[in-house]
Amino acid sequence: MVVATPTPIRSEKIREVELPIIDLSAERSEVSKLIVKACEELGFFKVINHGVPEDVIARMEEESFLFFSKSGSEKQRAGPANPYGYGSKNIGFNGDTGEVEYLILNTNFLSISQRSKAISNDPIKFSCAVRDYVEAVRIVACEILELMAEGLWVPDTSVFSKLIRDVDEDDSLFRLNHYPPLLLTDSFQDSDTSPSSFHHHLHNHKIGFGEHSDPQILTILRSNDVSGLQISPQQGLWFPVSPYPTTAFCVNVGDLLQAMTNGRFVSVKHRALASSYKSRMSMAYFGAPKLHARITTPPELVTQFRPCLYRPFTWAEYKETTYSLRLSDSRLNLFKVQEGDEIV
Ligand SMILES: C=C1C[C@]23C[C@@]1(O)CC[C@H]2[C@@]12CC[C@H](O)[C@@](C)(C(=O)O1)[C@H]2[C@@H]3C(=O)O
Ligand SMILES: O=C(O)CCC(=O)C(=O)O
Ligand SMILES: [Fe+2]
Repeated sequence: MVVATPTPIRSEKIREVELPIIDLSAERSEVSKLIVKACEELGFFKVINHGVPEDVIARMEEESFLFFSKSGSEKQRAGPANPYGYGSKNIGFNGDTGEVEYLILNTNFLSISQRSKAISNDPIKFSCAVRDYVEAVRIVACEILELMAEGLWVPDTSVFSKLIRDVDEDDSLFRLNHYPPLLLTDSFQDSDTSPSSFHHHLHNHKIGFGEHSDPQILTILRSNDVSGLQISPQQGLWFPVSPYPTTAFCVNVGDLLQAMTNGRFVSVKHRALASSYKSRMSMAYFGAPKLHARITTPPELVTQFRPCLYRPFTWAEYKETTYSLRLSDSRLNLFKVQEGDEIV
């Protein structure tokens, strides 16, 4: 049976909030403090002066636009998203749906170039755009992970970044999302517009990508100038995230980073709404370690007053659990230390 969203929509509160905008070119110790604060409070922040060249972003945005402009049957040539490929309206394997179409790629260059033949009319141009974008964004992700370790006073400052440094070994993902304007979709035309309805409440918006947390270490998201992203630091409370400044990347803590920081950083649930007026496009890099990497908490983050919250596990184990569950499920709870567990 497909169950609807877990929070009754009518009890939701929508409140404006500005995510911290962190200038990565500012003084290092200040930057690391601001990042730690943002990760503890909201799990989300934006970065500017990140060093990713504009043309690298523009080339990737153009490829994304070209892909989503194709006909349905052409897009389907990219293969079903299991887990890499093209998907439309269905998210994952367990009955989640939304007003979104997407393309999920592995970040390994060989895998991208093999797939690009089925994705683009100019496969070399497409695969080079993805390679250059992913490479540049991965460097930013590593830099942010090092700043986080510094801000947390962990002596091995590469403790998090080393997990995603090797592009050929890790299990990182790259995802392109497109939320088409709802007036163009059948589902919007025949939607229930009664005052009490879910659609009325969302004011010409529908769920594009439902409530979830990102299972990996860190996500680096880029979108066009159309709003839609919302974050939920507390159940039932939603903060819309402005798409401005469009030069910024939006960064968020994933479940693995919450575990590795012993719960100091929060992997916050978020969702994206599709609007009736304009297409939202987003591109997300999800930094993940290699499958057999062991996820543990550095000893400096475990104290008598902050005992170890999560048992050690591998990314393969966590990923398997993730894919067996629904989009909105809180999977990290299943990895909490139980009374009597011995941590080695
Ligand atoms: C319903 C699902 C889709 C998802 C895998 C899952 O079983 C639960 C997590 C979902 C998510 C969210 C973040 C990323 O977009 C994603 C690629 C991921 O790693 O976990 C998606 C998965 C997906 O769309 O396949
Ligand atoms: O499109 C967005 O803004 C959010 C996408 C997202 O959360 C995801 O791809 O995991
Ligand atoms: Fe997400």
